[in-house]
Amino acid sequence: MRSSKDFFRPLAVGAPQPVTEIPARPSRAIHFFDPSNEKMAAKVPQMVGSVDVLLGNLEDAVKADNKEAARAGLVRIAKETAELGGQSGPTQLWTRINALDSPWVLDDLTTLVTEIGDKLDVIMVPKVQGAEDIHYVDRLLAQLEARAGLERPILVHAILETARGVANIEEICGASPRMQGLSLGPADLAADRRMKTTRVGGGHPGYLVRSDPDPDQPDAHRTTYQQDLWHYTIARMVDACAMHGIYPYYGPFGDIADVVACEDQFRNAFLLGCVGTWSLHPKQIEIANRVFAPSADDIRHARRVVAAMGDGTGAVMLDGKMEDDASLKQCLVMVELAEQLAAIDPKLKAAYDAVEVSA
Ligand SMILES: CC(C)(COP(=O)(O)OP(=O)(O)OC[C@H]1O[C@@H](n2cnc3c(N)ncnc32)[C@H](O)[C@@H]1OP(=O)(O)O)[C@@H](O)C(=O)NCCC(=O)NCCSC(=O)C[C@](C)(O)C(=O)O
Ligand SMILES: [Mg+2]
Repeated sequence: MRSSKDFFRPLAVGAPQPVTEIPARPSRAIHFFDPSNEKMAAKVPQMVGSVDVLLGNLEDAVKADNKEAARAGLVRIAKETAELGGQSGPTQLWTRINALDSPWVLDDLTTLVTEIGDKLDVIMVPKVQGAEDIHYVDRLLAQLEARAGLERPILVHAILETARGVANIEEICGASPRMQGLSLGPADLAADRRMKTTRVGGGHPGYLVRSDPDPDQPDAHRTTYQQDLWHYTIARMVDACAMHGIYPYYGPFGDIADVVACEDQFRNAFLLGCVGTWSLHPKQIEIANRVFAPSADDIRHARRVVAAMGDGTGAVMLDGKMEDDASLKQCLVMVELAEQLAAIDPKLKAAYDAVEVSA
């Protein structure tokens, strides 16, 4: 492990200075597209501005025969779409590279950093097992950034897709100043854990608790409540990310047709502390944008608490409830998020501006 004195030194001569803080850029939806799929790729330029992150996926869901076409397609789209990626554009550009043990990943990294490194905001690394995977990518990126003459470091995002990755979650989050965040990879993780599910994210009707039997009517219907299979993992991700000043994300919800359950799963993640999720199909973008932004009612309440708390200390009563320093801090999380989102989303800005705060 590097000493704290070395942690923020570049890992290659000429590489950009690592960042000491990960910027809180809105990333409600990370929208996946396959750059080798012509129909999908054609839609990407017109999506800029309507989604926080566009991610050119090179890994799973891209056919082995199309890996090189996907890489080349991503380079072309990044070069041709002026407003996409980089620090000031309305939509960030991310990629998911192939797994570190695959035959494609070395060319993914060398090509992308050399050709479009100035546009790429974040590189998502799949199937991260431990800090050693992040260290490998960290050094290689520094060498490539130096060669490409980049002025800012590309950030790294890890997908949790193995039991070992989950067990090593804290060391992964703290492995490099480049670490931007974590996503849940529920399909690979379920397989690696030998869970008995066959879905990509979401719940399962068999994972439930049942109310006790009524002793007077033992055969009467007993209510069941479906439980969240992913609660434990998401909660670990939220804590590990918060501890390291980086950002947790839900991940994919594969039942594209079930927009209701998708929204529920996204909202659970939002309430627990995630900042965003993945979108696999255009119709999931609207769901994510809605769920991962505080509602006008949330903001009304938060602003009332801020106003009522004055200098931020002590306790007050609002609508029969006690508010104090700690509830104020929660409200400030909401208010700050609303300000960040309002800066990039005119509709949200109008909705938040219209909120009137009564005493
Ligand atoms: C689900 C699929 C097959 C349905 O694709 P479809 O063509 O059947 O859908 P559609 O409703 O008929 O599509 C309507 C239109 O939208 C387009 N379209 C459709 N999707 C997109 C898109 N994403 N971006 C932009 N455009 C899109 C599509 O091309 C079509 O265009 P058209 O009107 O001109 O004919 C398709 O949406 C898709 O391939 N999405 C991306 C899937 C993906 O990236 N999977 C990997 C991430 S999940 C994962 O890897 C797991 C993980 C983390 O590793 C782990 O848990 O372990
Ligand atoms: Mg996977």
